[in-house]
Amino acid sequence: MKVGFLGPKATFTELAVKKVFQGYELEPYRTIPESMDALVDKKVDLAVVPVENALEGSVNITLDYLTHVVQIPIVGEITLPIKQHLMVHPQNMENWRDVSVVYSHSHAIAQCHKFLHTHFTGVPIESVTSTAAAAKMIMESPDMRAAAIANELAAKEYGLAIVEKNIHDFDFNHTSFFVLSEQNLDFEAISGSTHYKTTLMVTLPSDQAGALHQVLSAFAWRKLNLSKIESRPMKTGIGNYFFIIDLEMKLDEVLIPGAIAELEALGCGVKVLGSYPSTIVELD
Ligand SMILES: O=C(O)C(=O)C[C@]1(C(=O)O)C=C[C@@H](O)C=C1
Repeated sequence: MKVGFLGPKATFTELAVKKVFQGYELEPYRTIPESMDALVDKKVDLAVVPVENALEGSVNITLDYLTHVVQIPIVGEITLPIKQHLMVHPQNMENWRDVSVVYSHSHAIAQCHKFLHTHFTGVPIESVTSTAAAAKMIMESPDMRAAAIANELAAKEYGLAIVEKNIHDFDFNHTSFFVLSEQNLDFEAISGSTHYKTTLMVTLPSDQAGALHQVLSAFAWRKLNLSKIESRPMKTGIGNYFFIIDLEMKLDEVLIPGAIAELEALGCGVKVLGSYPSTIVELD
């Protein structure tokens, strides 16, 4: 079995993959959409993609690609603690405070806003395809006098020196990753988790007063626990949004199908994006 993920080596996504998929063949891709395309093109059996961070919220490209471009079921979720470190090429270790640019993934940059604002006022902060891509770039160009925000594994992998540890602005920094697959993967057996979530995509009938209230009531009176409701643009016009709703349970035969039938009777469109075990892993 081959797992596609956001590369290069030593991204947070690879850390999440390695925690759960031991002994699988790993295939890094340059971007999140490229990882998902590889799955559609059957170059890999699974793709693991970041979906939500506790400090910065949803990874929009993942949600948008999954709802607008590809049709792949979510078969699992992995949540990983995230520790961001500032690193430089060893030759710039002494004068790291004078770097002329800081590179990282946009989500990692967002998780360290306070730190960057305080210590690198006026210094350009550039976003690249992943934290590990930033680390690799700095290893390849020592004369650039740049720093990267990435994880400890990336510092080791690319021979960089960590000069400030744990620079994320809030202690509780976790990111969740979706496991996507067309195959009937038994993620419960692989992860050992029996905690299930079901993710729905819901579009509302246009111009109907109180439609969202009615949607929520369909879940509320059945005592279905929602852990997330997120709106994303339909990309058809200003003010046109659909909703992504997470339910804290496995797709059953009565309650969730009943709620879906009620929503459809209201004129909503409903698609089940997946019903899957969700696991939390620890760093070594
Ligand atoms: O750049 C990486 O290392 C990634 O795996 C991507 C990503 C993300 O998209 O949120 C994953 C976890 C962290 O929140 C920061 C970056």
